[in-house]
Amino acid sequence: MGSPPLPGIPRGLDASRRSFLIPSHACPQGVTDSEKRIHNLTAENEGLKQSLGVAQGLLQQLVSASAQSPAPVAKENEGLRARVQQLEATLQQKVEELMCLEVQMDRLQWRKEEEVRHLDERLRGLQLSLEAHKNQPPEVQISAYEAEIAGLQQDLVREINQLEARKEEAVREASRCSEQHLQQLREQLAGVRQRLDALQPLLRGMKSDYNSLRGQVHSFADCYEAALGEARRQMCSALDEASHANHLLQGRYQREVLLRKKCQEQLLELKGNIRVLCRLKPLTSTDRQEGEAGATVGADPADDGCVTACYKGKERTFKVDKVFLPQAAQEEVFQEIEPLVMSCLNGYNVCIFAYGQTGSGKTYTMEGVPDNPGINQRALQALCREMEAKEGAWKYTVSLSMVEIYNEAIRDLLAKDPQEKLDIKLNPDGSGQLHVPGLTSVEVRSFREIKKMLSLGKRNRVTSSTNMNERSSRSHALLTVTITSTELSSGTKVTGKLNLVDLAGSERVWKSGAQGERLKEAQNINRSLLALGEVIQALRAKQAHVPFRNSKLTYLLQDSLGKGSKTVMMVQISPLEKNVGESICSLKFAQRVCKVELGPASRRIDASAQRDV
Ligand SMILES: Nc1ncnc2c1ncn2[C@@H]1O[C@H](COP(=O)(O)OP(=O)(O)OP(=O)(O)O)[C@@H](O)[C@H]1O
Repeated sequence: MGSPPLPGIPRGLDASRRSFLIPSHACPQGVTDSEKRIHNLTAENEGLKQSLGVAQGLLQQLVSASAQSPAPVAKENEGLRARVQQLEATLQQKVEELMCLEVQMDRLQWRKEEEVRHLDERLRGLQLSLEAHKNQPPEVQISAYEAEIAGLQQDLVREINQLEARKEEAVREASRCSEQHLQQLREQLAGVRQRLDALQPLLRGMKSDYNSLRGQVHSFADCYEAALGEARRQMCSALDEASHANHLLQGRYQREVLLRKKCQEQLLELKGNIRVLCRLKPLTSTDRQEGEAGATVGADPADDGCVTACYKGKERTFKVDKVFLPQAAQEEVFQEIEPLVMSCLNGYNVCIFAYGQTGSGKTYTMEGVPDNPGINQRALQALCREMEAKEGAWKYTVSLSMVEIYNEAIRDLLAKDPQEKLDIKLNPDGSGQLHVPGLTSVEVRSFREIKKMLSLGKRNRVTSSTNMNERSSRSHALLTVTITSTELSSGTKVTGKLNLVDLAGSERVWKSGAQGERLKEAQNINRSLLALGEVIQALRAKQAHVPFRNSKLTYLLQDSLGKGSKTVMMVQISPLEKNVGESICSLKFAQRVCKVELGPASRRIDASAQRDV
């Protein structure tokens, strides 16, 4: 009872402590000592209950205050709460015991009262008998009464003593129990207090930690905001600088592109206008499945204009303008010829043809595959883009025709009846130009329309198989795009023609094992390719007469192969060892063409338009 008050919670506990000290004079007058003690114990018990209630309340506060505390304190609190619950249970048990004692005492009281009543009755009976014995001599009567009363008094005293002894015993027992219980409660309360005392500084420490952490978080957020702002500012200025630099670079790049185009044009003018490119086909998965060995033909890594082929143990070297390695992409190939293609818009006639044996990749280079188009589509797309870009300053008319030369007969691939054979005639307008009467020439306005026409032409193309390549194309396919460009400011009109030719296989006929109709096809193909070679020879030799009319192919290509035109020949080379003989033939042809100088190309300017200007 002499322990100091719990810091922070003195009032509740003091009140409870005061209630333990209820003085004995607070008991009603005339009660026995035992009753007084019971009364005091009950009061003390009540006081303890109250203090326990207060302690619980405080504990509750502490629990809620330390709700955000870390785990160890929460655990400690949990322990304390369990302890208090345990104390409550013990207290409850003791209260029940006390109640039992009270019931016992009530029962004793009742018995005592019964005894008294019984004695009163007996006294009354005796008084009655005394009345009845009044007639007896008074001395006898008195002594008899006295003896009886003395006996009764003794009985009564004995009985009262017994009851007193029992009561004393019960009270002693109750008091002993209560003392023990009280002692336990005091000890437990002291333990709780100690724990609370120990928890207080911990809680205070945690609070100050929490506050300092909060402060740190606030200051960190400020620092972070400031750093972020600074970083943003730096990034913005770096971006501005980069975009400015980018702008400058773009300008320079545009100038360089123009310069490059101009240089290429000049280079072509200087070199003559025939370029021979060579594309080495990669080994396809089919070739690998068939166990074909490759790499009989290769390129010189130090010189991109040099092809080497090993044949019968001898290595031969061929010179061309450029070699595309097997891994070259379609776009890379197109980029090389793009300036030539674009010169169509300036009134130049351009012819690009793919030459090589069956299966060497001619169709792949010209048409390409659906997800990787070749020169034809890329060229038309680039032209469309350029025309769109120049819209407003120039007006363009684009027409498209597609023919196939099969067995020296020209067929219109865009006609309703593609089987009809057409002929080549001189234009009756006296311009000296050739034309094919009846040939469908479709005016197209968009790349979408062009693509539609290309797929129609492809469908109509005659293909048949040989024993060398199932998909072998046995005809020459010629796609001609005629573009008339009118400069709106001056009215100058120029017409350029782009011929894109996928030649039939160049292999020597005896090797294909053809017979009958196939033999005739192969002979015609060889004849027209031979004629192409002769035309090129004549051009190289600057002969007055160039035999364009020796085949339908050369006749048709006359204006694209002759003087003032730009020509690209893409020689396709198979990598397979079994094809090395054909590869050497193709490379010889390429070398022959490469030596031809066509002289500076010339623009075709519409004379009447010039007159108008
Ligand atoms: N550079 C390449 N990259 C990937 N595959 C190619 C390449 N060149 C050709 N091929 C493939 O090789 C096969 C034969 O090519 P392609 O049909 O183009 O030969 P071709 O010379 O046109 O034959 P033909 O004379 O019969 O028309 C095709 O499956 C084609 O896709």
